[in-house]
Amino acid sequence: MIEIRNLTKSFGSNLVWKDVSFNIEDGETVAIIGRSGCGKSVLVKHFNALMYPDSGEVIIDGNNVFELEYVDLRKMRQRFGVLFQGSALFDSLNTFENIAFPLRYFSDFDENEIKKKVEDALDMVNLTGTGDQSPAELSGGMRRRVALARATILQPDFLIYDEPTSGLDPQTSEEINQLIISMADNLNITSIVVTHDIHSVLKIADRIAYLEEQSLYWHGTVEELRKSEDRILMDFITASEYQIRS
Ligand SMILES: Nc1ncnc2c1ncn2[C@@H]1O[C@H](COP(=O)(O)OP(=O)(O)OP(=O)(O)O)[C@@H](O)[C@H]1O
Repeated sequence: MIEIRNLTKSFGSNLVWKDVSFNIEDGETVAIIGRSGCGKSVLVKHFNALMYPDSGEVIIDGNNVFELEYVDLRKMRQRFGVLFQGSALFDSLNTFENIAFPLRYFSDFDENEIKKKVEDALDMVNLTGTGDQSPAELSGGMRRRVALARATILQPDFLIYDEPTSGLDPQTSEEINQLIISMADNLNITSIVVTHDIHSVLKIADRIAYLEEQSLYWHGTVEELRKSEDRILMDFITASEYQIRS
C-alpha cells in the first residue's frame, strides 16, 4: 500500500497543492485526474521520491520514502515501473533489446533467461515475433505496448502510467485500456494512471483522485463519481467531453 499523508508541494512562490492525503491499496488502479498544470505529474513523482515535498509523508510498507537512505531508496525505486508519455523507446535498439534493457542493466539473468523473459513479455502484450523490428517500424499503439512490456519486465509492484492513451485513436486506446486491466489482474500490479482521458478512467480505474484548487479536491470510486453532484467535478468531467450519466 502507498499511504500519502498531508503532502504539500510548492516551487518557490508557486504552491502546487497542499495537504494531499489518500491511500493506494495493493492491486488497485488509481487514476489521477485534473486540468493541465494542476500537479498530477508532480504528485506521482513523490511516490518514488523523484521529488521531495515541502512537508508530508509517502509511506510504503511502513517506511517514509523521503527518509530512506541511498541503498533502500534505490531498492524502493526498483519496485516502480514507469510507462512514459510517448513511450520513450530507444530508437537505436530493436524491440527485443528495448525490452531486455532493464534486465541487462538491473539483473543477473543469463542470455537464455533474458530471451525467455522478453519473449514472454512480447506474448503478453500481443506482439509475438516482433523482436527484430525497430521502433520506427511500429505503429504508435505497438510502441506503447513495447513500452509496457519494458515497464513490467522487472515485475514491479507499482506501475505509473503517464498519459497511456494520449495521441492514440479510440480503438488503439481501447487495446491499451484492456492491457492495463490485464496487467493489473495477471501480474497483480498496483497501477497509478495520470490521464486526461475520462473514457479510459471509467474503464480501468478502481478509484479516482481529482486535483483542483491546489488540493485533492475529490477522491472516490468510479461508482461514486457517477453519482456525484459536485458541480466543479462535473464541470471538469463534462469539459472532458465524455458524458458519464447517460
Ligand atoms: N521542476 C519544476 N520546477 C518548477 N516548477 C515545476 C517543476 N515541475 C513542475 N512544475 C510546476 O508545477 C505545476 C504542476 O505541474 P505538473 O507537470 O505536475 O502538472 P500536470 O497536472 O501534470 O500538467 P499536464 O496535465 O499538463 O501534464 C506547474 O505549475 C508546473 O509549472
